[in-house]
Amino acid sequence: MSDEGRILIVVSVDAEKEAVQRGIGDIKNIDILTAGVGVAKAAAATAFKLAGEKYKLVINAGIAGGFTGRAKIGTVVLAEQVICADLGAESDSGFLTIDELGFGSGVMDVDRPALLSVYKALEQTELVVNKGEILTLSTVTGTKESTIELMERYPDALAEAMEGFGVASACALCEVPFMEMRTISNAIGPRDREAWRIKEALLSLEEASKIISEVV
Ligand SMILES: O=C(O)c1cccc(C(=O)CC[C@H]2O[C@@H](n3cnc4c(=O)[nH]cnc43)[C@H](O)[C@@H]2O)c1
Repeated sequence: MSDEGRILIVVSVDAEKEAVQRGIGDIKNIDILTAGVGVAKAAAATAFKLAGEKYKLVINAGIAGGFTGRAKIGTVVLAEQVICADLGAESDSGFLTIDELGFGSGVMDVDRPALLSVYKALEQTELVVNKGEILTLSTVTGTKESTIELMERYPDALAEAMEGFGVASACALCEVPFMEMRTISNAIGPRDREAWRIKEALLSLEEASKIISEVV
């Protein structure tokens, strides 16, 4: 990526903003936007920001749930694709995606050069980094049944969060390159808030954010 232009990092909550801020330090060409939780707030806040300012890249960053056996707590996941996994219709023969219904697509691509440059830089750190699909869901998965259903429907998905597809949609509309970077705070499965390792995930987010200004 060029040296010119600003980068926008979109997070959901203040704790994520503070972690990213600690990581990037006092860098002038990076803005952090706290958009709120969920796909609608993420899309609206990102689109509003992009309507008023020019950015060379938008990164949706934050914590996420990881699928067991695919993404461990404390590790970093970079999206190769972002999939809105609950956008569609239920049917007797299973979930029908918005693509299958013929109303557009629930799958968004990321900016490949930005993804690869962040991935290569993170590989040089102590952090464990993986790239793959990240699901966007409006409801945090919290039962064994829905976890199995999602893992079967998306065998290549590593993680789930609640905003990526919204940020990606705003970026597509405004023709700004997009990527998603998440650190894993919890295993996706039966709800157990006590088992969430938010501190560990925020520390990884801080570490991972250090490389952003160097590589993009
Ligand atoms: O309670 C806290 O101290 C705290 C600090 C930082 C962040 C949080 C959040 O709850 C952030 C919500 C945010 O996290 C994503 N997330 C994390 N795990 C999952 C998951 O298993 N499934 C879906 N989303 C997840 C999500 O993007 C939310 O916006 C709390």
